[in-house]
Amino acid sequence: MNPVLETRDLTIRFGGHVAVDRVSCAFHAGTLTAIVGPNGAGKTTYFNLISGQLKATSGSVLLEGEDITALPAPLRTRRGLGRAFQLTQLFPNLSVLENVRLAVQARHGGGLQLLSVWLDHKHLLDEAQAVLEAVRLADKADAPASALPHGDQRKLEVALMMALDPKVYMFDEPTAGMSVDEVPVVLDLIRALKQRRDKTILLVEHKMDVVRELADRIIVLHNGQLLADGEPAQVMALPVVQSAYMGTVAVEEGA
Ligand SMILES: Nc1ncnc2c1ncn2[C@@H]1O[C@H](COP(=O)(O)OP(=O)(O)OP(=O)(O)O)[C@@H](O)[C@H]1O
Repeated sequence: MNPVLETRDLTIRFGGHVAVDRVSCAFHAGTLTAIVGPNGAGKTTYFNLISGQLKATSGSVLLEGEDITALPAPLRTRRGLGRAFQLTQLFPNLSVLENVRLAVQARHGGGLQLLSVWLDHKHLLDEAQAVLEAVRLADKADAPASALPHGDQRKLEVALMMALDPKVYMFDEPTAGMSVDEVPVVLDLIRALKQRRDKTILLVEHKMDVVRELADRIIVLHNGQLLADGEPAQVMALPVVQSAYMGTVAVEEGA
């Protein structure tokens, strides 16, 4: 089976610091890959390179076999690369429902314009409402997006990604900052996405219990390099991974 997403020797340098260093990795549909590693390992930077928020120094990103390295982030989104929106990308004064409705509209090819012939289309609103129910935000549908507390903002990010229904879902610590009762909602959604078997899911996550439960595969980044890649039990058992992940023992060069 051809990979949905692939990075080849993907590299970014900030001045003298190589934050992502020749990372080659292929991701397949129906698989949830957790990306782990100590703080500063390059996980978020790797995500930013895949989604187009950062421009690679060298190497490439391929989506369904096509080189998308030169494409800006919005065009990557349009091709099916889903990265959680940041709130700065939303319409903060619009309601939660309207924001999700715009994402649904974008998926249907309407673009992200506010004024559109689709504006009153009931089925877009119904779809948006269904997504909000899935993330348990239906009761906040009419609130301005900017007025949501932190946990709800994170849920809205997930809602927007679901509304776009991309081929590749990229979750960067999706439950960070959530209260204990909010976390299961998001984990249930990721579990449901996994069960669909047609999505390629990438998850950056520090909580190892979450990784163990959800991941089909773990890749470990350390100092920007791919340190390990494989089945969760095997990867987690590697001494070099334990030391790197716990950050307690220096990893030897070339380990
Ligand atoms: N825009 C930037 N300019 C300079 N250095 C950067 C930039 N973005 C990231 N870095 C550096 O790249 C390295 C990797 O950072 P990154 O945030 O990707 O790590 P991470 O694995 O996601 O860490 P964490 O688990 O703490 O979120 C760090 O040393 C960071 O300081």
